[in-house]
Amino acid sequence: MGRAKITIVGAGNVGATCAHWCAAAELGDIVLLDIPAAGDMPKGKALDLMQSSPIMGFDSNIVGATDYAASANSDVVVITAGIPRKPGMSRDDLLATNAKIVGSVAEQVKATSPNAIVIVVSNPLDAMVQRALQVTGFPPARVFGQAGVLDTARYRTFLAMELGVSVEDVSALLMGGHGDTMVPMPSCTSVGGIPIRRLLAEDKLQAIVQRARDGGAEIVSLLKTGSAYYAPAAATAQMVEAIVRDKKRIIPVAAYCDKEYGVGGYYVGVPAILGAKGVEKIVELELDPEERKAFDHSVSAVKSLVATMNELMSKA
Ligand SMILES: NC(=O)c1ccc[n+]([C@@H]2O[C@H](COP(=O)([O-])OP(=O)(O)OC[C@H]3O[C@@H](n4cnc5c(N)ncnc54)[C@H](O)[C@@H]3O)[C@@H](O)[C@H]2O)c1
Ligand SMILES: O=C(O)C[C@H](O)C(=O)O
Repeated sequence: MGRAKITIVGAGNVGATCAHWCAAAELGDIVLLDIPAAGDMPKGKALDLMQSSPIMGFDSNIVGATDYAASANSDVVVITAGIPRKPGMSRDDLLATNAKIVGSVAEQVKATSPNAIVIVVSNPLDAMVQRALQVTGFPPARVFGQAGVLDTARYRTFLAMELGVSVEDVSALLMGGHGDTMVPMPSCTSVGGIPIRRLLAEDKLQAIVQRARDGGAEIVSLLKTGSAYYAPAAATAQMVEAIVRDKKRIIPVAAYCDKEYGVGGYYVGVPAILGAKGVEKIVELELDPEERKAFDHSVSAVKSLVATMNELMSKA
């Protein structure tokens, strides 16, 4: 791909911060898009970001818009449109509102950027990616979601904090849906090449696993007005980079799994190779019985959420 055109739909906390990380890494030219009711806000954020470029030394053109004409023929579209949760809410409580929003965004993306690779970020993530797939009709390799890079980053951060080591040396994997049932994988976690269970007692490891699962809620309870955005936006920018630079990274992606892992046509977090074509391969691991049970439990939570969404959408 030459100089990539990246549209970020939703110029709120996650969207604007994602534009920031993408611009700073010179991943391409960026269109920051929001609804007409947002007025000049996307233009203001885009211009502000542009004015940081001489200081930070990046050459990305960033424009704000409320009209999809500006985003026509994007190579990558990131969907962050939708409401975030507040304390006391689960991500699933956002289903009815965000399914409508993501559906309407997906219609516009289909009409204006028919060849784009679409990364969905809006919550509840796994159902929202399914909605984007249903509405765009794009091949599943071009429609997927960001969750696992973030959840794994949280898990890696907590491990590095506990061990007092560099986060760069903590390598890990987390699978399953982006909900309370997500599955951190100690069997695929190592620090400087050393399996985690050789470094950390089981009770400490399990406490970190649980903190990673609750990582989103922990930030919500601290912020009080919305949910996390720095780490989610950085995670999304890493996925954009893998695509526009054709990096072939193996990272956890909310990818469409049919035969893979026996999921049967739903989005769920799995390790995948991400490159210029989108999800180029889903990596199938043999899961140990405990991980398999946790993964299956997580997949059933995704399935029942999608069933609720389909019912809601059929009545809309
Ligand atoms: N997958 C993840 O890991 C992850 C992480 C963080 C947040 N999220 C989700 O991302 C979403 C956005 O979070 P946020 O903190 O940026 O919220 P926010 O309220 O700061 O921003 C959301 C933006 O979406 C815009 N919007 C609403 N409807 C739209 C439409 N139809 N078209 C275009 N834009 C529209 C709003 O005007 C607003 O500017 C939430 O659903 C949140 O739960 C997901
Ligand atoms: O927790 C949330 O609602 C936002 C996001 O999914 C997160 O994990 O930070």
